[in-house]
Amino acid sequence: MAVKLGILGLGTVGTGTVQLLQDKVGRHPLLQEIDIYRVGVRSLTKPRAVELSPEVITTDLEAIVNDPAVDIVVELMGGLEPARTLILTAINNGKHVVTANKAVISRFGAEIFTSANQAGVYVLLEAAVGGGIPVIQPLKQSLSVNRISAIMGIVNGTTNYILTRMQTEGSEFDDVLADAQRLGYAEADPTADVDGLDAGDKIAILASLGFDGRINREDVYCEGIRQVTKTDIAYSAKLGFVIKLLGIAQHLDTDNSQLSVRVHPTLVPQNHPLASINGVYNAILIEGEPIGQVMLFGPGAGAGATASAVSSDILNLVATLKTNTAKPNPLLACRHQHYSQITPISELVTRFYARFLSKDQAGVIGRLGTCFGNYGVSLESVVQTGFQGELAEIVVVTHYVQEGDFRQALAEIQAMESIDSIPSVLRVL
Ligand SMILES: NC(=O)C1=CN([C@@H]2O[C@H](COP(=O)(O)OP(=O)(O)OC[C@H]3O[C@@H](n4cnc5c(N)ncnc54)[C@H](OP(=O)(O)O)[C@@H]3O)[C@@H](O)[C@H]2O)C=CC1
Ligand SMILES: N[C@@H](CC=O)C(=O)O
Ligand code: NA
Repeated sequence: MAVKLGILGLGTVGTGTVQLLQDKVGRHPLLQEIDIYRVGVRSLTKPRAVELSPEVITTDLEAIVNDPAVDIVVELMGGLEPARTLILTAINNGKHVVTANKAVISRFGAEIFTSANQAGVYVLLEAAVGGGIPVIQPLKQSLSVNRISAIMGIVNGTTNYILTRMQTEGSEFDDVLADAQRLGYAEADPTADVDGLDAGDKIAILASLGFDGRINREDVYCEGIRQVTKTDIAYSAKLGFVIKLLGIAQHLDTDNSQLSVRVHPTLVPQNHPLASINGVYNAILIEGEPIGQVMLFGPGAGAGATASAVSSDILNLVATLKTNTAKPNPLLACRHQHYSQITPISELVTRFYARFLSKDQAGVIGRLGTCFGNYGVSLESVVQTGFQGELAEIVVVTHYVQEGDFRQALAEIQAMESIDSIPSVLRVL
């Protein structure tokens, strides 16, 4: 008998998934075993790019998750509510769940996975991170025997698309964002992309898988790309860097007691593997023992790419249902219950790039250097290249320093009479 899907949402990802599942020729034969039984939407009158018979489409999403005939609920609607409640209801009704919703998983994962384990069902989420890139399954399965020390990557397609076009075309932020929305990359509310929150959700999920503990989403430091300007992109290029929004989860010490999980725009050396990942592409660099470095690369957003990830999870569940094993598969289920302790951003040790606008007075660079020195901040390079009107522009790159010390020095510098402003402060990989 065919496995019946109840799909919640028929937007960018929902439409891509239905198209893929309907177009079976040349794909895995298990697709023949799938029946798109119900699809839940908000509006019945909206034009759709897929053909579904009228009895399949409904606005009653609760009826889908409560329908005994539905085997797998595929949540592709986004947002926190009613997505969370519908997922929990489906689980409590004994249905497996596939979701692309990183926002709901990163915030309510503990509740959702605990319920799923109790109900003996799976919640699979390959599409939630890296769009079409297989990264959840590799972390749960193929790489799971490694001791992971770092996961870092470009995990938001919208911001990478924006930064790439700002860099290559000198385009304005707002124009490029509109294009990313038109192409279906951005979230319904693109502030989640631009302010680093979407990447924060994703790195929280990856950290939880790689470092084997739940992550409190509130502990993940998130900074977006609004403050990144064409000027900083140009200075970075001169200094040998490109600016990327990175999600980073890493042990900060050798005894693995300190875990940092964060998102921020980062100056990445031009010869680093992540520096050449452009446009909507995402890449995730995983470091583990004994494997060393693995980089997973591919399209991070968009209908077809994300549908590939969603459909692979559906196929995994169809195979599970068809083999009818009574015991849960520990490589598919969530297996940890404790929360990881996250180190505050003030304790991070990193390099910084900072741009200052100063009155063109003698000795300003010396006073900057002295103030930094008082807080143990040593400078790798200092450049005074340009002027903005009457103000001289000074750019510094520091050696490794504890963030808290660097911020104290900045506060003191900000108060100097000769300093007009500090328009940008960015971390350097
Ligand atoms: N877009 C992408 O590239 C990617 C998206 N994702 C994730 O996939 C999920 C879906 O994203 P996307 O397809 O872009 O979103 P869209 O906004 O394009 O689609 C959302 C769909 O859900 C339906 N919907 C939303 N809220 C409700 C509600 N309260 N009741 C009934 N139906 C509802 C909408 O119905 P209607 O059509 O009637 O308005 C629409 O069909 C999100 O969690 C997103 O983060 C993950 C990876 C990539
Ligand atoms: N808005 C997200 C979509 C995929 O998760 C992105 O731009 O990466
Ligand atoms: Na993925």
